[in-house]
Amino acid sequence: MNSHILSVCFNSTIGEMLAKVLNNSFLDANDFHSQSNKEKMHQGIPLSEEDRIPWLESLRDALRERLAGGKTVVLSCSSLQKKYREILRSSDSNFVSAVKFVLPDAKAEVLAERLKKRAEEGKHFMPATLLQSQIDLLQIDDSEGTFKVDAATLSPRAIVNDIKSYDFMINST
Ligand SMILES: Nc1ncnc2c1ncn2[C@@H]1O[C@H](COP(=O)(O)OP(=O)(O)OP(=O)(O)O)[C@@H](O)[C@H]1O
Ligand SMILES: O=C(O)[C@H](O)[C@@H](O)[C@H](O)[C@H](O)CO
Repeated sequence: MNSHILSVCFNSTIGEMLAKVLNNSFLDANDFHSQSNKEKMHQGIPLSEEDRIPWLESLRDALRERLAGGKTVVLSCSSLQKKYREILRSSDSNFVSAVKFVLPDAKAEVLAERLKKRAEEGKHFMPATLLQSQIDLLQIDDSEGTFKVDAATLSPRAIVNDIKSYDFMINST
């Protein structure tokens, strides 16, 4: 089995469920944020590039360690920009194929509704007001081969099944 990293942009619900189904370990990028990053987001201030880079580098190191140990990992991480994804990709010393990205895709209104509900339940440090700044940064480059899955209408279970049946899963297990 080739070890690989699956980075599920934008969604820890899906990432956690996928990791369970695949019997892999799961990392939530939010757990790697510094306290000051979390406080900043909690106050509704978008992170800057300077805030993000050390966070992404710590994720890269965590992925590298697991890859070196032959482990397959599911990571949920916003990884909004291609240059951020490149940092995660660099966890693979061959810099080519170990890190795969999945984008659970949904319109801003759908995401806003979900985040509003989540914020009302007090379950997360990030307020729904930051969503637009995240969407503004989101960069999808078709040449990267990111797997998009419909996250607007499908249930988390159906999304996980879709990801599982995708080609790169078949090739990498
Ligand atoms: N496919 C789905 N259908 C319905 N609700 C969903 C779906 N996926 C996620 N949700 C709900 O949307 C909310 C946001 O999801 P989640 O916390 O997984 O997002 P996230 O992208 O990891 O957020 P963040 O990056 O801010 O931590 C949660 O309340 C979750 O239950
Ligand atoms: O890059 C960023 O702006 C942040 O790190 C966010 O993406 C958070 O990790 C997450 O989405 C919070 O819930």
